[in-house]
Order: sequence, then structure tokens, then C-alpha cells
Amino acid sequence: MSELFFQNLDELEPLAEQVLPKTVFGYYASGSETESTLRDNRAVFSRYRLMPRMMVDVSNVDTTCTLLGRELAYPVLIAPMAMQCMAHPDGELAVSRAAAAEGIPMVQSTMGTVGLADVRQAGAGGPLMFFQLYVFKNRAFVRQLVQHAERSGYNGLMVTVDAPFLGKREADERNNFKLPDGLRLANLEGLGANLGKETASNPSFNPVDANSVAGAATRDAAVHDAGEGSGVSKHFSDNIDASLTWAFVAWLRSVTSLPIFVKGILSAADAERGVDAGVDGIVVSNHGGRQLDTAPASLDALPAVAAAVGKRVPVLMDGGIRRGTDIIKALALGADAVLLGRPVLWGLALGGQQGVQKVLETLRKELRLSMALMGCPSLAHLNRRMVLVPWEHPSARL
Ligand SMILES: Cc1cc2nc3c(=O)[nH]c(=O)nc-3n(C[C@H](O)[C@H](O)[C@H](O)COP(=O)(O)O)c2cc1C
Ligand SMILES: CCCCCCC(=O)C(=O)O
Repeated sequence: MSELFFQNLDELEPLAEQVLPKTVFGYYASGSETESTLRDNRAVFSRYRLMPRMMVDVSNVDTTCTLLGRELAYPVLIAPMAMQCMAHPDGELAVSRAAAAEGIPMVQSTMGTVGLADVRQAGAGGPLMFFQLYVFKNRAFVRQLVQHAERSGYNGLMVTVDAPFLGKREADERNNFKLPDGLRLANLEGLGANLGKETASNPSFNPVDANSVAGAATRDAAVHDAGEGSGVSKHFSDNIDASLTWAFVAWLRSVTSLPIFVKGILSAADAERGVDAGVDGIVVSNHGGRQLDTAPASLDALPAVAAAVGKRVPVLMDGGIRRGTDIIKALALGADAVLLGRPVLWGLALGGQQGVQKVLETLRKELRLSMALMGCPSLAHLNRRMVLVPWEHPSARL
């Protein structure tokens, strides 16, 4: 790779647009409907101001934190993102290796274009890895997938709860987006298989649903051959269980011993429900502005969720993280760590594993410098008083 030059993560999107096919760039970059939540995820960070402390010894700055008992080099995880081989032939393998090299976790999407075991193996040197779970109507398949992830060495599950259907992504509709020929949703290959034998031992398993997804060939064709609108959207609604409720957590607990995080929480009420249902972690997220348009920016939703959780379980957050100061604001407002989405895909498209590493390194260096300028030699020094919220800050009234 020739040296990939950029100064900050905001510069990456236009660079990636030059190298990616229009359909792929549109799928990666876009949000739903008016994209107002997508924009607000980013804009919100300039509404919050940082208040530094002076005369603190910051000659050494420690960016480490712990999650699930493991040390992370800095409080960032790579967000689950589908279909990474569209960005680069090494896809999820390159991202997994980059995360491990940087000492941070990757969250592997159910909708990966490389099988989950290979992705776990590629990241073997890293601190830990999550498997992001989409819950299919076919519960026997879900059970098999989860147990495959557990056996493959994943350390936790992240169940996405904000996508009973995919949001209305108009770029994908315009571009007739579909999975390019030659790529596959590698984890879904048994989805159409007859796994219905589990019906008797699993009261929540619905054999009607299982039958409705029989015929993997038909379903895979749906991902590749978009008719009207987006093929992935149709594939998703054919297979994902839109009837999911909090009762699912108990069912999942019965089939795995992995910690269970839920991703896509925006309200204090849902955070309470999640903790009551026994989850091991909450991810404040609006799915990068790709699901419900006009949902609140993740950073705006974070303080109330963190207050409701009250440190009973870790709170993670994603949406619009692009700068070291963004991480500081999220942590000061109650997050234990953040997830980074699209810039990872841009780094991947521009330079494979090295490109992703450069993205992560840029963010890590910004975080370290900003911690020093904040008077915070460690993340434990960050606190709520270091962030001026909009209603305390005069410019918010402009
Ligand atoms: C191209 C793309 C694919 C995504 N795929 C998934 C997915 O498979 N599962 C999931 O839970 N979230 C998915 N997300 C949402 C991300 O995990 C994350 O919430 C979001 O991208 C964070 O916002 P950011 O991109 O502004 O950092 C996806 C996001 C993008 C951009
Ligand atoms: C049939 C593949 C659908 C992938 C959806 C992944 C996702 O969550 C996204 O936001 O896009």
C-alpha cells in the first residue's frame, strides 16, 4: 500500500467515495429517510463543550480500560458492520487483525462476508471479541449460530434490538443495492436447513416460522438479485424476527453462557428493562442513523441511559465518533467505551488492514493528547463536570 495520508477521520469518507463502487459507498455511508439522525450523531459533539483542569501531571497518560475483565488498550471497539468484503477482498479478516494489533475488540456482524470462526481466529491476539447477533425467525438456527460463536472463542454476544426491519435507506433503493456476485453472507449458510427438531425442547421455537425460511437458495437469491428497492432489505424482513421481546434474553441465556449485551437502546426505560431482563451490557445506539430517522443522537441519549443503569452493567455507545474528544465526551457522560463504525470501512477500502490500523492509531493518538490537555492522566479522572451540556453553554441558544 502506498502511504495513506489523512490527518483526521473526517477526511476519509470523500477519499473512500473515490475508490468504492457507487452502490457500495451508498450502502455504507447512508442513513435512513432524511438522514437527520445520521447528521445529528455528528453535530451533537460540537454542542457539548469540554472543561479542562490545569496543573495536573500528565507526563504519562494511560488510555487503558477494562471490559469483561480484559484490558483494552483504549476504550474503543469496532462496531459490527455487515458485508466488509465489499470494501476490500480481506474484509472482516483485515479488520479483525487490525483490531487485535491495536489491542481493542472487534464486534463481528452476523451478516459478515467471512465466516465467524475465521474472523475470530484472525483476531486471536486481541483482548476479546463480540459476536453481534441478529435474531432470525428460525430459533433453531439462532441457537446453532450462537453455539458456533461460543465454540469459536467469542467472549460475548451483542444482540441488535433496533432492527425488526431495516430502516428506509433511500440510497439503497435508488442504487438497487445488492450483495455483489462472488460474495456471500458466510454465517447464514444453514439458515434454510431443516433444524425444526428443536421444537419440542424449545417452547419459544415456532415451527411455522422455521418452515417459512426453508429454502436457502431462494433467500440467497434475494440478497443478490434486488427487484424493486434493496435486495438486502427484503432478505432481512423475510428472515429476521420482528416479534422479538425482552423474553428473548431468558431464552438466549438458556442456550449460551456468553455475556449478553443489547445494542440499540436509546431510552432510560428500555435500559431499565434490559437490566431487569438480566443483560450484561447496554449499547446506546441508533444504528448510525440507519434505522428510525429523527431518533435522538446517541450522545444526547447517553446521560439518561447511564443514569438509569447506574453502573450495574457496562454502558457502551456508538454513533458519530470521529475524534479523540468525542470519546472523552462520551466517557464523561457515562459510557465505559465507544464503538467506531464507518471510518473503519473507509480505512479498509483505502488500505486494507494497514488502512484500518491507521484509522485506529489516529484516533488513539488524538485521545491521548486530548486526555493530557484535559488534565486527565487516566480515564478514571474523567467526570461529568468536565462536560458542559447545551443548556449550560451559551452558544446552544444561538
Ligand atoms: C455499513 C454498515 C453496516 C452495519 N451493519 C450492522 C450490523 O450488521 N449489525 C449491527 O448491529 N449494526 C450494524 N451497523 C451499525 C453499526 O454497528 C454502528 O451502530 C454505527 O455504524 C455507528 O455509527 P458510526 O458509523 O457513525 O460510527 C452497520 C453500520 C454500517 C455503516
Ligand atoms: C441481508 C443483509 C442485511 C444486513 C443489514 C446490516 C445492517 O445492520 C445495516 O445497518 O446495514
